[in-house]
This record gives sequence, structure tokens and C-alpha cells, in this order.
Amino acid sequence: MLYPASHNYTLGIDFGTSGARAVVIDSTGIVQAETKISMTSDALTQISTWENTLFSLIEQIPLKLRQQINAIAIDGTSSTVLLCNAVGTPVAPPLMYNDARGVTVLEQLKAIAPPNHTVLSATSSLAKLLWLSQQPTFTDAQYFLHQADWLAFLLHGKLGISDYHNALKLGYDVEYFCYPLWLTELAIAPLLPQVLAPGTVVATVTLEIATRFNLPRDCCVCAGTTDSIAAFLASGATFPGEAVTSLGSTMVLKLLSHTRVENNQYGVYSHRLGDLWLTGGASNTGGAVLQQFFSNTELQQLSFQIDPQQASPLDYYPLSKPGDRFPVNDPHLPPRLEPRPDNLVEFLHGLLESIARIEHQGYQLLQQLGATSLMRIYTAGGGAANITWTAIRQRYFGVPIVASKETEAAYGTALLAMRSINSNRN
Ligand SMILES: Nc1ncnc2c1ncn2[C@@H]1O[C@H](COP(=O)(O)OP(=O)(O)O)[C@@H](O)[C@H]1O
Ligand SMILES: O=C(CO)[C@H](O)[C@H](O)COP(=O)(O)O
Repeated sequence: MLYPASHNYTLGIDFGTSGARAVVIDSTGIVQAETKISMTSDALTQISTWENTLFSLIEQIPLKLRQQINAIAIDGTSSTVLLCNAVGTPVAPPLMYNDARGVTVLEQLKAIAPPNHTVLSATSSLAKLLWLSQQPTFTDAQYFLHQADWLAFLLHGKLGISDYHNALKLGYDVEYFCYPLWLTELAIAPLLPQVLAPGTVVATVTLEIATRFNLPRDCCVCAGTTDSIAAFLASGATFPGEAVTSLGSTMVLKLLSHTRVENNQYGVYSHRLGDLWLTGGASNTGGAVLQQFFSNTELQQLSFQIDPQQASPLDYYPLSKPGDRFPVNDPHLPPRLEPRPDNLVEFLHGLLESIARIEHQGYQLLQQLGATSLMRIYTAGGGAANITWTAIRQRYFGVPIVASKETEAAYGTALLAMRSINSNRN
């Protein structure tokens, strides 16, 4: 394959839990353009929305930049998956990252996968595939893909390709770079995607895409990653012991570690990042619960009235609906939002305090399980801008909490593609 030498810009696209963003960077990593489309959680479950959003994000990039894009990579929410037919048309609506219908196949899965495996969760990609395989629409299915895989297919036209970040919760073995035997022996095995290292060049954009969006004909599409790993890549964290908390709709913890840690009882798993491990877990607590009660303006105004040095006595487990994945892996865990004070400042204080407590519990757990000791926490996501919350969180941690250098996951995905193109050129 020829790698585009003369184009200066790289495009990263992020499909998160509340919308999608695109970031164009130059060869030194400076942001040249950003586009954003917010979506309701209902719209995010519509496959037509995914396609329209992807194309609108690209269309909104200034033409002058678009004509010089050398590579594109896409990240999506981890474990958001779909089945499609031989030409890539979805055969059923996608299952979102937090869809727990796989709970009905968990017992079956336990008989297949080794004990304590990451796939043994109601929301894992493999639980979803197994559940889908028992639905009537399955007969038309040829490929099982993650959100990022399918969106990239719209650009490069190749089906059945994923990356080892997205494929972790499908059961892909990131230590030995293969699907384990217990998985390849299953009847669903023919649907499993081929797995590449994140950032690997898959193909150039199709002629149709290049023409429609005025992209260079040799613009490459690279294998993607997940939204929280993209946020980690954007943060500037590089050393073992550095961590990123993504305070978006959900709260995702990622601690860079020399050692790999796995414990499915607590929803702890490790992604591969080069020669290191990105240990962590994803909780359903986070900004989505705050949004149930407050607008973003209220969050700002009420937060300023909280004294972050005083601990709130309220002990909540904030969830929008029953079920969490980490640090309590229980698809039935009930939300705990009582007692609810009349005073909104006190209520918000209790919520922010409780989420900070869950974050602290999460990092404690990772270290107890053997991850490299925590040295510094970068913060990404909508909650990162809340300085009151940072001060509350700081009370729990003896290490500095700093804002990520770049908070957009799309920026991390652009970096992933840029590094891949650069290493291919050298
Ligand atoms: N000032 C704030 N304090 C705390 N949380 C906030 C604040 N502003 C926005 N948020 C939360 O940030 C979330 C959106 O963050 P974002 O990173 O855009 O989300 P996503 O994970 O969906 O991509 C919302 O759920 C919202 O509740
Ligand atoms: O909660 C999420 C949705 O925003 C995250 O995508 C997620 O589950 C984190 O997964 P991973 O560690 O595989 O990136």
C-alpha cells in the first residue's frame, strides 16, 4: 500500500455516549478544525443516525483541510455492536454499550468462557453476540461488528475488520493476538471480525467517499479504538502510574500499568497499549445521572455554591437505571439516591461526592489487584471542567488531579492515525 506523503492533516472521529465529534490535527498535533453533533440517547441507537452523523461531521470540516487529509480513524463506545449482512446492511438495530439483554445468556457463557473472563458480563460484546444469535434476524447475519468497525466500513468499504481494543470484550486474546480456541469452536465463530492493531491502515477511502467529500484518493482509513482509550490517548498521560478518569455520561477509569490485571467479579480488565497495560473499568455512574436532575447551567451554578472541603454525608450510588459494571459488576445493582434533601446544592454535593467515592474505590481496587501505583490522574469528559468536583475528588486522592491536555476523545483518535501514518512513512 502507498502511504499518502503529501497531505498534512489527520482526522479523528469520536462516537461517544452523547454525541459525535471530529478533530483535524496537523503533523505537529495542533488542532486545525473541530466539528460536533450532539444526539439524544434514542437517536444514538438508530443506525441511520450513525451514518448521517458521520457524513455530516466530515462535511462540516472546511474544504481546504478535507482536501489534505492523509488518514482517518474512528472510535466508538466500547461494546456497542451490530450484525450486518454480506453487503454491510444491519440486519437488526444495534445494541448499545449499556444494553444488558445479554444477561439471559450469562449462564450459557459461563459454560463456554474461562472463569473470571472479561466477557462474563451482561453487556460484553460476546454476551451480545450470543444473545443476537438466538434472535430470528440472525439467519441474515454475516458479520458481527463494533460501532467503530461499521463506521470505518462506510469509509473504506471493507467488512469484517476490527481492532484489538474494541475486540477485547468479544473475547479476543490481546496477549497472544488471536481468538482463543474456546471461542473459535463456537457456531458463531464465522461472524467474528479479523482483528488488527489499533491504528493499522486498513485501506484507502472508497472512490465514492473520496469524491463525495473531496478527500484525497489516497486518504487512508485506520483501524480504530474505543472512546475511553481515545480519551486516554488525548490526555497526555504516558507513564505507568498515570491514569485518566473520563467523566462523561459514564465514568471510565484507565490506569497505565506494567502489569495486567483482570477480575471480572469487579468488572476490572486490561487493554493492551503497546508493551504496557491500560488497566481499568467502566462504571455506569457519571454525568448521565447528573443530567437526569440538572441542566449543564445548573450544574455550573450550583457547584459554585458547594464547599468542596466539606465532605457530604450523603452516601449514594448514582445510576440512571439498575445495574453497574465496575467497581461493582452487578447487572441488577439498584440506584441509591436516597435520602434526597430539598436543598439542591446539598443534593448535588451528595451526587458529586458519591461519584468521587466510587472513583476512589475503583483506583484502590486496581492497585490492590496489582496495577502500578497511581501517580497522577488526568480528567477528561464534561465533568472535567467542574473545579468544585475536582476539589472534592482531590480530597480522596493523595496524587495530583489535572485536566487532560486535550479532552476530546476525537483528538486521541486523530493522534492514533497520525502516529500510524508516520511510522509507515519512516
Ligand atoms: N459542570 C459540570 N459538572 C459536572 N458534570 C457536567 C458538567 N457539565 C456537563 N457535565 C456532564 O458531562 C456529561 C457530558 O460529558 P461528555 O464528555 O460530553 O459525554 P459523553 O461521555 O457522552 O461523550 C453530561 O452527562 C453532563 O452531565
Ligand atoms: O462506558 C463506556 C461508554 O462511554 C465506555 O465505552 C466503556 O465501556 C469503556 O470501555 P473500554 O475500556 O473498552 O474502552
